[in-house]
Amino acid sequence: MIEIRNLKKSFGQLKVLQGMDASFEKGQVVAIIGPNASGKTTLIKCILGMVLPDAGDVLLNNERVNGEVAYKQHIGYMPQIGRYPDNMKMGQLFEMMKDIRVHNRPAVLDEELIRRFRLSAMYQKPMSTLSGGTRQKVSAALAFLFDPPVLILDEPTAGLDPLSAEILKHKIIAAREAGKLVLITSHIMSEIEEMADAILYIFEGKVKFLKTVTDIKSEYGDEKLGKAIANYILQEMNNG
Ligand SMILES: Nc1ncnc2c1ncn2[C@@H]1O[C@H](COP(=O)(O)OP(=O)(O)OP(=O)(O)O)[C@@H](O)[C@H]1O
Repeated sequence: MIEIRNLKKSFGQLKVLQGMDASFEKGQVVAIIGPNASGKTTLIKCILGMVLPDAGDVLLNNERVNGEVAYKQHIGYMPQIGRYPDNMKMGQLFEMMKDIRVHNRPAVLDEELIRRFRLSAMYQKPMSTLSGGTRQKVSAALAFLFDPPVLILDEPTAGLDPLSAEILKHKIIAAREAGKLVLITSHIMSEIEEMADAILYIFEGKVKFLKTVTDIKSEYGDEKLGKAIANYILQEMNNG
């Protein structure tokens, strides 16, 4: 469904993506993991066309989408930190997003997260006055709003209270069941274990592996995903 081929991106002297290849099929939750500053968000932004790669291709359903605009309507994106116009009220933001989309193409709306997070009770609040967690809820609700076949969620549960995190995890699993492709980044192994079918591990600008959770556990000898990945990293350090 989504494929990246030989993706490269530098910021000045800093080589962040150094030739990455991977492909992701629908009906999967894939967790992108790696150390801080290893390039997870940069990879996501290249897939979204928000960062232009220096080399390589991004393909959606076998078609190159580098730099195009139209394919973005197939992807719901939840950024790590959502930035919204300060003076706009939350209700206005949702209405504006719906207007833009419906104007372009009739859309199926999925307002489940607006309901479950009880966001409409806060529609009169200016975006600048919202708490960090509430902002996250708005970002999540917007990502799912147009029922896209692909969701890209950058640390989706960071800053959410436990109940809200459960609601979002449930939504992510339901999206997978509905045949969508979900790419998430997270540093919380227990959470990845609950949701992910496969792990893309990136390190120093390269894809170290893209494997199913089941294979990782059996290959790296632990029932717990976090320990299995730690075993892999230690093994690599000893080999290197
Ligand atoms: N626009 C930019 N200009 C310059 N450097 C950038 C830019 N965007 C990212 N970087 C750098 O690229 C590297 C990778 O950043 P990125 O945000 O992709 O990491 P990450 O793996 O998502 O990190 P984290 O786990 O901390 O969220 C970092 O060193 C970052 O400072």
